Amino acid sequence: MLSPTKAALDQGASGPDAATPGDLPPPAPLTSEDCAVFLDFDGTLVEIAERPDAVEVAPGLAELVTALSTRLEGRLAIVTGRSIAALQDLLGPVEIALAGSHGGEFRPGAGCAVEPLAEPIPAEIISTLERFAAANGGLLVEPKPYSVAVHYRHHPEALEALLTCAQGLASAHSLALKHGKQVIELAMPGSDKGTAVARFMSLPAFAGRTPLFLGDDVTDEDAFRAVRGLGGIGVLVGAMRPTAAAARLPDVTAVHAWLKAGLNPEFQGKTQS
Ligand SMILES: O=P(O)(O)OC[C@H]1O[C@H](O[C@H]2O[C@H](CO)[C@@H](O)[C@H](O)[C@H]2O)[C@H](O)[C@@H](O)[C@@H]1O
Repeated sequence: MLSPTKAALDQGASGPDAATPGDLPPPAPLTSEDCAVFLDFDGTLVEIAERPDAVEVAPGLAELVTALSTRLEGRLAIVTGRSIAALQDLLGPVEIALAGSHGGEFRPGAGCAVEPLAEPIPAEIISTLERFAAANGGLLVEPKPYSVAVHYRHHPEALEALLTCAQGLASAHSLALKHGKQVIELAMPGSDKGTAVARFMSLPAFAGRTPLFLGDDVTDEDAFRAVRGLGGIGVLVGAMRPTAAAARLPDVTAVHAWLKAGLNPEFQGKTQS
């Protein structure tokens, strides 16, 4: 039975605006009886890389999340800012629940069709950002069905102008602006990782369980707040910062170890990371 401590929940309740964040305890060991698990991808299941297509997926990762999903009777989902297609290009065609494009696309479970939860991003937004990128040193533009990302990791000098451009587009087209790790994203309004988690938790397979969300980026804070509101806990992956999470794991390696421990004894020793 998963039992986050009251102290952990109280610490998480200080929220992302806490002046003195302190630190957070690790999450309780994962057991199958009571919980539902939501996993961010970049920075949580795989290390951050120089480019979106340069991430290294650990051997056995797809099998690990699939086995854990089976153990949890389907109550496990990857909730990513990437498109579902891009995620599956990297991870393989995993048969689990998925949400992509920051909640803009949703697959309720293995074998289900992907449901759009947002309107497609207008083509003119993408072409405006592509023109901006070309005129500012060749920033990397990553179009997705319901959002578009502009990566400035290799052109930090362009950030200020990029923000001005993106804020203008966001305000003119009523888009949500997200500032993740070395990336500015514009997304169709109404969907984020928090709404994706809430939608999963309304499904019969998930309802009434204790949700845990593991994520590293500020774009995961919507999900941390959502799980807290549902009596669950967010797990911040990486260095401590102001957050709505109630527990913390230091890095991707620790996430893999925590997931594998949740499969004991069936899976121990069968994956590498
Ligand atoms: O929600 P996530 O699964 O964490 O996805 C968030 C964004 O991740 C990707 O960008 C990030 O990872 C890249 C590869 O490590 C890195 O180069 C980039 O700087 C990061 O921002 C992805 O490309 C985006 O589409 C996702 O929204």
